[in-house]
Amino acid sequence: MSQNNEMHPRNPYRNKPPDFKALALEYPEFRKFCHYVSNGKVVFDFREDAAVRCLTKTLLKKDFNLDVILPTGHLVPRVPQKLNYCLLIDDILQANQLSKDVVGIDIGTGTSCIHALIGTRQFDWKFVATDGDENAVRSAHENVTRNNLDNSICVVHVNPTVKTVLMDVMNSMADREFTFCMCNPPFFEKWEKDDKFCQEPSVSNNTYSNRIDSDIRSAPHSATFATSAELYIDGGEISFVNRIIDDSVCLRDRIKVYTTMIGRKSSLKPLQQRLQRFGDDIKFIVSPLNQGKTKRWMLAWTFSKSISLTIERPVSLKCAKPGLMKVMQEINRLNGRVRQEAPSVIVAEFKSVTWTNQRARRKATAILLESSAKRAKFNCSNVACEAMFGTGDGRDSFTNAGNFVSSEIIATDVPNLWDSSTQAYFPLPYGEVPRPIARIRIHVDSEDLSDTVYFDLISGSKQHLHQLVQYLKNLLC
Ligand SMILES: C[S@@+](CC[C@H](N)C(=O)[O-])C[C@H]1O[C@@H](n2cnc3c(N)ncnc32)[C@H](O)[C@@H]1O
Repeated sequence: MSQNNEMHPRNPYRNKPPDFKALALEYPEFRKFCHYVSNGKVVFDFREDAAVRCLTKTLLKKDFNLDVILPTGHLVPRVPQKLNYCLLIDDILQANQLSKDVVGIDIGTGTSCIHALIGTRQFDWKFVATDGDENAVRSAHENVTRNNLDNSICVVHVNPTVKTVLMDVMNSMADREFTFCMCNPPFFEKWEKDDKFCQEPSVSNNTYSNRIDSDIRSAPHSATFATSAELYIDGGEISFVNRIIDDSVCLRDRIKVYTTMIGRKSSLKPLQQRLQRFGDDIKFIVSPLNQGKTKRWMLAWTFSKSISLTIERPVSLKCAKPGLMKVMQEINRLNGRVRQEAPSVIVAEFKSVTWTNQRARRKATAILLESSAKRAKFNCSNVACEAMFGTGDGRDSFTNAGNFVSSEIIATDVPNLWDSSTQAYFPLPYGEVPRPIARIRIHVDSEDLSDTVYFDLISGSKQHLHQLVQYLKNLLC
């Protein structure tokens, strides 16, 4: 099942796959891989390696003004997923006021140098990009130079046979501190690579593809060609990430936020258990990185006590246009007060929670509206109520000397059981005005066919916010 609606909220490819027809019209090279079918639609064959390669090059050109070479026989990065990863890192940096003068390390940058190129173009980050493969370093360097990014990205060859991943490059820059590191490690163990991939001698002796003949496996939905260094490492991704964790224990705050992509769900548990062993010294988080039919994860950790890795995302709903207007109408119905802050931003304030227990409220209203003859059977009900009037000198207690205004005792049908209705004042400290129970900033992002409305809690309880959005979803979506 496609997971495009689970992409990062700021990812422009979220719910908006590339328009193949428009790309075919604009880019003649891309057009070669498109076929028109009878209904006028354009069909693109993801099972053809050259087509996937051309799609990535075209998207990088169109959406990031990047002109890249992607040598045949090497891994082709998927642009929406790479942008997702960068956006998750950007979330952490923004939340911790670390977005200025950002310098990152891209471990295993590959022939494309994709993370560093997107990070530089989109977020103005600077990079040291490393790789253990000389061909990858050469090609990555070429991509940096042809986009005039030599002042922002430095590509470094590292020795892939040493046990550490970060130490050599960090030792060679002993006076430098880095904002973050990122990595897309080789996923497989050697035996898994042999199981899942076959050699493609027509390309090179070191090229493998997932076009493997098998009775038990269905044909891949997208072609993957890659070299052995891109595909596997002794011990698979768990061992590679464990090497980064080991390095991080030595380097600690020299890199503020350590991150890596994880390709397999089964790797998450052992890696988290490893990080857990360091107790309070390390904070870590796992965030999903979903794109298309592929599920990946980002594992991030830090030694810094002042850095928070938890990202609060605005809660959102998608509805027909005009989304903001519809939400405003419902808020008015819920007795909320709305103030316009900008053309597509409002702030809503609620003095009480009116969106919960809607069914019970409707039932109670219906009972009240019924004729009194019918209502008679409901006129005596038992309501449990616990009221805390504070502690201290007794003046605010439930007595005539306290601050309650009236108290009514109502007899019930049950002997020795009374209902009590009490009205009381809770005075505020001098000069303080009553605060709304919830204040929410609401803004709308307009798309072609629908609107996405985002809800950001300014003050109040998160639970109330989620209940309100669920209530609005039930009505509007
Ligand atoms: C899965 S590929 C990722 C390429 C690119 N970053 C991407 O996401 O498309 C893994 C890369 O890690 C490189 N690599 C393997 N061992 C390494 C090491 N010890 N240090 C740096 N890079 C290494 C490989 O040469 C390969 O280019």
